[in-house]
Amino acid sequence: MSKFNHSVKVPTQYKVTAKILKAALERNTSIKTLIFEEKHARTRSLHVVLKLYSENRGAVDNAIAETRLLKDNPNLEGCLAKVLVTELIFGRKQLNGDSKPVQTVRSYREKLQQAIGESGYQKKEPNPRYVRINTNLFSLAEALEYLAGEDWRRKELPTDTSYPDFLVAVKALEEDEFMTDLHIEGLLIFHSKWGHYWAAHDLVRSKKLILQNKATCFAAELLAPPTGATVLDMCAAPGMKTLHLCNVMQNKGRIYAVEQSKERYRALCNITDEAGCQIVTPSLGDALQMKAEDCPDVEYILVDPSCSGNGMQNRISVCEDEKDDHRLFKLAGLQIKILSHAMTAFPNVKRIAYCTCSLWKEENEQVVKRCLQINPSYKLLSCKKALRNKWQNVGDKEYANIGKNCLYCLPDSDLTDGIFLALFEKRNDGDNDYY
Ligand SMILES: C[S@@+](CC[C@H](N)C(=O)[O-])C[C@H]1O[C@@H](n2cnc3c(N)ncnc32)[C@H](O)[C@@H]1O
Repeated sequence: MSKFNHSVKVPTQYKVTAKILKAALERNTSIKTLIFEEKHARTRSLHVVLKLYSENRGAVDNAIAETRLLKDNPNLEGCLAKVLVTELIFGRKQLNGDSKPVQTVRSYREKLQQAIGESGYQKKEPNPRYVRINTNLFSLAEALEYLAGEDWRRKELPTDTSYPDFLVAVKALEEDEFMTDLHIEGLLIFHSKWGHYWAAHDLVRSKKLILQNKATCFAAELLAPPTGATVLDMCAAPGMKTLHLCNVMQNKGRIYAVEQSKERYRALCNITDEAGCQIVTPSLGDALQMKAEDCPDVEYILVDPSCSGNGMQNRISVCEDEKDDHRLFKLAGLQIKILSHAMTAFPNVKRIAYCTCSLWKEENEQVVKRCLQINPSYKLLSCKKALRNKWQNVGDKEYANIGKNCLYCLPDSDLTDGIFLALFEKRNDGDNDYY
């Protein structure tokens, strides 16, 4: 007689997680969309297990193969096995219930651990937690006083610290320490361990502190509109960079923030309102239809269009990030249209920042190259110089006069999300170094 009691059901949570994983693998659909559609499950725990699987995919798949878990148990469904092994080895380290699949995976615990140990697998240390001060509602002095009162220790570096030394110091942050960033004013850096702590913190809920990855702060930092300027944010929702622009401008001047998606527009209105932005005028519409008279005297423009997003570290990805040429071609077409519109439709523009959270050249250097060809009245400024040369990763040098001026943030070396940024300036008459 079988030692398993077949009447014991697999817990719904495991079944639903395996169903989502299967759909994501077979249909190459976004895990976040699939979780969002799953109305009846506890989505937080689905998210945790799938994120753990995406982070440890190589180790889980390898251990399943090495231990012959699926080969020797042909009735065990593959995606359910991946979910159970992830939970047992990398998650809660225990499994609920006594269903047959659960008992089978449990009985392989030692073999699975051994296979992972022998493969030399090392878990990648997550990047630090970045927390930005929303100066509309809270000052640096108030934040430092609060942190000192909570026994956080500030790790200070000499003012002439090089970028490599700064990165070494960030990697060595102790759990009770924090630092201020080398490039972005008002950005605090904590040990990765405090990700959930800050996500649930009252100061974050009240929008005095904003959870914003360092990489996404470069857009407002490098566009640098002065206090009192007029700015157009062409692809604004959910509004993280709009809010940062507002902080850079000390909440003085005017920001026109355009968003075409109704739902995301609502988020933009809520965030900018709750975060105390007094100078933001949100509008629902297509940035390509914006005319100069809709936003008079615009001098600075941010173009942060939809992109493939493969630089984002909080994405849950369960397949290789395969390049989808057709999708990239379509995205790049829209990106060129929006950036070109920014360059032609607004006569008083001085500077434009273009950014994506993609690491594909098709959405980055190639878009910049095409827009400069179409709009020779603009030139690139060097992002690295704007950061006092305290930066390493720039664009591809194969794109002459373009690559070296653009900036990349790369997750492994800069300890941030992956982004690309290019900064354009309107040429003065007589300026003639064409690309
Ligand atoms: C990468 S997200 C912007 C993120 C935002 N800047 C932030 O920091 O929170 C791109 C946004 O652009 C919007 N979008 C795309 N094409 C647009 C268009 N033609 N006009 C207005 N918004 C557009 C998308 O709906 C999406 O919300």
